[in-house]
Amino acid sequence: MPHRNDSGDQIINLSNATIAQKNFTVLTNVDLHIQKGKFCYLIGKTGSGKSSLLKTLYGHIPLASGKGSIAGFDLATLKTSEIPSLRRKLGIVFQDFQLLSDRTVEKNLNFVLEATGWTDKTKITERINEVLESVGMKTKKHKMPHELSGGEQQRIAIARALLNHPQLILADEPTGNLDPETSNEIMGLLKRVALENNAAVVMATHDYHMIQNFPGEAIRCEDGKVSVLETTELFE
Ligand SMILES: Nc1ncnc2c1ncn2[C@@H]1O[C@H](COP(=O)(O)OP(=O)(O)OP(=O)(O)O)[C@@H](O)[C@H]1O
Repeated sequence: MPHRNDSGDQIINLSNATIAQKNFTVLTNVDLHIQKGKFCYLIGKTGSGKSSLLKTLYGHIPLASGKGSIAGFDLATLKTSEIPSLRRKLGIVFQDFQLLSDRTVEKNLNFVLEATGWTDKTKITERINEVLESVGMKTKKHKMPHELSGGEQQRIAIARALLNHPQLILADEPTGNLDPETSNEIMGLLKRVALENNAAVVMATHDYHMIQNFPGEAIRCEDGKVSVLETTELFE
C-alpha cells in the first residue's frame, strides 16, 4: 500500500524540504503548498534548481530531508516500488516531447496505457480517441512522430500525459523548442485541458513573453531558496 498522507485540498505539500542532486544541495527550506486544480509557473535562472524540484516531485530523485507529499504520496518514505503508482497520478511533459520514434501516435499512447495496467482493448481505444480529441489531434493517430511538427508532437505528449486522468501535470519547459506562436497555442491548450480535467499544473519556463501573455502565480527558485509570487510582480 502506498503511504497515504492526504492533505485536503493540496496536491503538493513540501515543508522544510531539501532538494539535492546526489550529494549536491540545490534548494533548502522549501515550503511549497499548491492547491488542487491550480496552474503555476516554475521560474528561475539556469541551474537554479527547477528541474531538480520537478524531479523530486515525480520521484526521480529522493527528497533529501524534510516533509513532502504529492497527490497523497509521502515523498520522505516513498519506496521504489511505489513510484509507478505515483506516476499514474501525474502527467509529465518534457521540452523534447519524448515520444517513441519507432511507432505511431496511437501505439505511443497504447504503450503507456498497457504499461500502466490497462487491458481492455475497447476502453484503450476509447481513451486514446478521447485524449487525441481533446488536443485536436484525432486525425494524426496513425502518423509517426517524425511526420509531425514540433507543436503537434507536443500536443501528442500532452495527450499522453492526460491518459490516466492525472491530478497534477508537471511540465519541464514544454514550449522550449517551439516558436512563439506555437508556444502560445500549446500554453492555451495546457491551461484548457488542465481546467477540463481539474488537474494542477507546474510548468517550468524561461519564456517571459509567455508569462506576460498568460499571467498567474509562479514558484521561483533563486539562491538555493523557493518563493511564490504573482507574475505581474516580475514586470513592475
Ligand atoms: N545529476 C547531477 N549531479 C550533480 N549535480 C547536478 C545534477 N543535475 C543537476 N545538478 C546541479 O544542480 C543544480 C540545479 O540544476 P537543475 O537542472 O535543477 O537547474 P534548472 O533550474 O532546471 O536549470 P535549467 O533551467 O538550465 O534546466 C545545478 O547547479 C546543477 O549543476
